[in-house]
Amino acid sequence: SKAASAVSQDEDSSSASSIISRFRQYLQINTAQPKPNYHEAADFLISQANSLSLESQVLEFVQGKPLVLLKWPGKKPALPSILLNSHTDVVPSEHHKWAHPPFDAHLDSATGNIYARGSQDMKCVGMQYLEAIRKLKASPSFRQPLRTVYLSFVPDEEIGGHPGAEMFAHSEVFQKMNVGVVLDEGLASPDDFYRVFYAERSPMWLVIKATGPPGHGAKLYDNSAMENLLKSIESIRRFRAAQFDLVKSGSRAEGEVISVNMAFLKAGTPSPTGFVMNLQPSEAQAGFDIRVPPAADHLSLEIRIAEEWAPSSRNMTFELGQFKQKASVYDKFGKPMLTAHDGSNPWWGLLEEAIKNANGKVGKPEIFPASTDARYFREQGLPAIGFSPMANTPILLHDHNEFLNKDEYLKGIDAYESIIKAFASFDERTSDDESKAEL
Ligand SMILES: CSCC[C@H](NC=O)C(=O)O
Ligand SMILES: [Zn+2]
Ligand SMILES: [Zn+2]
Repeated sequence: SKAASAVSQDEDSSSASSIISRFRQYLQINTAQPKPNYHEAADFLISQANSLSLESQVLEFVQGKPLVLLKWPGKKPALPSILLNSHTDVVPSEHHKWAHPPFDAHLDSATGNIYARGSQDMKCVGMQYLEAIRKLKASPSFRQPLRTVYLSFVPDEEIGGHPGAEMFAHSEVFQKMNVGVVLDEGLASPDDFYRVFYAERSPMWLVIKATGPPGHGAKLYDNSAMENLLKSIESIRRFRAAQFDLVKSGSRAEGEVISVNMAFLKAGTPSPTGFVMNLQPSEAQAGFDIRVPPAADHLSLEIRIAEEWAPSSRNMTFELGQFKQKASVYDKFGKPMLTAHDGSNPWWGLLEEAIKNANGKVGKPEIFPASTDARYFREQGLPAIGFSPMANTPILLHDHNEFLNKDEYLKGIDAYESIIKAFASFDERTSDDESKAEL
């Protein structure tokens, strides 16, 4: 059959060097926001799918934003399926600040490091899924899964995921896939324990604005816009330091505190040489990226914002932007969006065991500090696990000189081979499946 010939012991396509070269090819496609080259990425992914005899379709919930959906049919298609998700877009880079251009996917011959935007976040994962499937298809002891395995390559995660994972998770296509568990991205870890995530913090983007009377730059007076704003900034910084201290002292994990970081400051009157210096501005604003853990008291944070950070008594107003607790606290059944990571969720145990079988070590389950598309799947009530197999790797997502070592990348493929095999062979109905069947 076509399937058999495509995956016949093809020495060439299964060699480490061809695996690395396919990874670099995907990295070389410039899918940086705000103008990602999605069609080139989609064409590449479909050519990979064809070489693996996977079924493929392109969904375009929004014109120009293709989502590539691949399918490896299982022998028992009635069992809930496995979804392997990854996003195709990457964040922008300041090219001149990189040692190697971010879309060259330069392979350093001395260290084996591959430098590219997306090497950690998260083109590695998308390609590793495919490479793991290539290995499973070539392995005489496996060949075909019991459960159907889907791969989704989604657009626009880095800008909120609406035309990608969000619309996908709400679609009829998705419903028909009868997904039972989702894998999505995690983070690199500098030590040799892989990190695994069962939930994430919810994003809150806050802009505070101060107003006050303008005046001569030489005059000392109360209640200027700058003074009003600075008082808030001081208060926010104290809160930030207290939260950060909890992490520094080791009493809380990164994902268990509220983070607050200033994203912009805007004030002053521009002049041809910079800014007018002897005029105190009548308006000033600052923007903050805030991340709130699922267990935090959201109401008291909102009260703190209204009363301490932007009090109307100090002529201040505030706006909570686009991402204010959006789809991030409760799922559609009203349950907190936390994927069970105990005996009640068989997928969790299967994942840990599969990683160990591939000679990997697994860390303590964590809350993802930022946002991922996993929240849209958890919102549907599905278990979703965040995992990117990168141990002994500095955390460089969204940073300059993002890289992944080629040997670490290859080890990650072994981890996925083991996980996909375990998930796709899992023949029992989970308690979730049973409750679905009862409905
Ligand atoms: C909140 S939508 C933006 C999503 C983005 N995800 C990864 O970095 C993040 O800032 O967490
Ligand atoms: Zn990502
Ligand atoms: Zn990212």
